[in-house]
Formats: sequence, structure tokens, C-alpha cells
Amino acid sequence: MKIALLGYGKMGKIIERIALERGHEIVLRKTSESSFNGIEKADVAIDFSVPSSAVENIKAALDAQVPVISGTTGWLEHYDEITSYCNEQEGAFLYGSNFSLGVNIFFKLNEYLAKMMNQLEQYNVSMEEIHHTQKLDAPSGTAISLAEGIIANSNYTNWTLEQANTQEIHIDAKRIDSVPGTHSVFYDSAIDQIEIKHTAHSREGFALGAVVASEWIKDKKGIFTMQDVLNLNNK
Ligand SMILES: NC(=O)C1=CN([C@@H]2O[C@H](COP(=O)(O)OP(=O)(O)OC[C@H]3O[C@@H](n4cnc5c(N)ncnc54)[C@H](OP(=O)(O)O)[C@@H]3O)[C@@H](O)[C@H]2O)C=CC1
Ligand SMILES: O=C(O)C1=N[C@H](C(=O)O)C[C@H](O)C1
Repeated sequence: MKIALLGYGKMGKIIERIALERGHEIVLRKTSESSFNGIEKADVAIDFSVPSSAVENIKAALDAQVPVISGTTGWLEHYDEITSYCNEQEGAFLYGSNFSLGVNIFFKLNEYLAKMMNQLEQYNVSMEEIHHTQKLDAPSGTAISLAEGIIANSNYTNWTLEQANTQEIHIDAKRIDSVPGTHSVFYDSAIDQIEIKHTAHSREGFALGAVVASEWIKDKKGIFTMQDVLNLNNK
């Protein structure tokens, strides 16, 4: 499979290594300094860039009729615009706030726990995410997905980085050294605390998931999520 890498930073380089190990070829390595020349040769495009360039990158792939997956976070206010654009172009698009298998299982666990805890008024939910100091966005895309999973299964209405009221989920976004990504969800009562936590030991899981997702989307059309790739929708 021929792959266009839209973004060739920490993630782009690990994705390149794993893609080559799996027998794929890289036909474009797009950075802030280079053009989209050659994108039309790709079977699939993988966007891991920066929040300000994700929309342009995704549209460039769709314009070239190349299925595209995006792991870039911090641009989701344009998500509906992108899904409409994809449908107009009869293309294929997948956004994943987190491509690792472990986090996608963690998402399901989080939804199940939220449903159960919603019946227990004595517990308040809050979250913490910890990432490296180079991260541009806060909270992380994964933290937003976790918060949305809780909101869909409880009476909480929104998340906030500020002090939360009783309807809101507080997210504490910490930036420490080179941490690849740690996410915790806490349920606190006066007498105890329940915590679920996912700790990434490296970026390998994100990158492998992205390559697996790009292999999966290659001949498809439509809007997808990582839950489709991993067949976790009805689990
Ligand atoms: N969904 C997931 O599983 C994961 C998502 N992420 C997200 O992926 C994104 C990238 O992360 P990471 O690789 O660590 O970031 P880096 O900062 O290491 O790399 C970003 C890359 O994007 C490039 N870039 C900047 N502008 C453009 C542009 N206009 N077109 C194409 N590329 C551009 C940069 O190029 P230059 O060097 O020229 O500036 C650089 O190569 C982030 O949003 C991060 O949050 C990260 C890990 C996992
Ligand atoms: O910027 C990162 O590094 C990561 N970003 C994603 C996010 O915002 O959730 C996924 C992962 O946690 C690493």
C-alpha cells in the first residue's frame, strides 16, 4: 500500500517505521515546509500534524480521492465541516483521538462505568490527563473522548478545565517532561475513590493503530471511527 504521511514529526516517523515493517511504501512526507505534490499516488493518507493544519491536510487528501485517517487533536470544532466535505466528495475519513487498542478498550470500560455510577449520587466524577510539554492542545483529544463517553451515559452535561459545578466534569491537564499519554477517570465519594487509568509506555501503540486503521480504510467509503476498525461498536 502507498501511504502519504501528512505530518512527519514524532508520530509520523514511528508510523513510517511500522508501515515499512508491514510492507508498505511512503510516497509523501508532508511538513510545514513542503507541498502536497504526490498525494494523488497514495492509497491512503495519514494525518498526524498540528491543530492548525489538520483541516487543510484532510481536505487535500479528500480532493485527491485518497481515503484519510487523522490522529491530530485540537481541531474538532471543524469535525462536522470535514464529515460533510467527505460525504460530498464520496470519500473515506476516520478520526481517532487515540489509535491504541488499549485506549479503545478503555473507552468502552469508561462508558460502562459511567452508566453504572450514574445511579449513585454520592460519587462525583473528575479526570486527569498527563502529556509531554511539547503538546499544543489541552485537554487531550483522548480526555475529550472520555468526557463525551461519560456525558452520553450519565446526567453530566459538559467538561471544563476550570472549577466544575455539579453538572460538569473537571479535567486536570498536566504537562510533564516526556510523558507519552496517561489518562485517569476518578469517582470520589466521602468514603472512597474508584479510579480507572490508562498509561501509554511509548508512542508505539498509537502508531501501530494508525497503520492498522489505514490498512482497514483503504477500499472503503464513509465516515468511520477506531471502534469500527476494532469491531468494538456493539461490545
Ligand atoms: N490520535 C492519536 O493516537 C495520537 C494523536 N497525536 C496527535 O498527533 C499530532 C502530531 O503529534 P506529534 O507527531 O507528536 O507532533 P510533532 O510536533 O512531533 O509533529 C507535527 C508534525 O506536523 C508537521 N506540520 C506542521 N504544519 C504542517 C502542515 N501545514 N502540513 C503538514 N504537516 C505539518 C510538522 O512539520 P514541521 O516540523 O515542518 O513543523 C511536524 O512534522 C498532535 O495533534 C497529537 O496530539 C499524537 C499521538 C497519538
Ligand atoms: O499529543 C500527544 O502526544 C497525544 N495526543 C493524543 C491526545 O490528545 O489524546 C493521544 C495521545 O494521548 C498522545
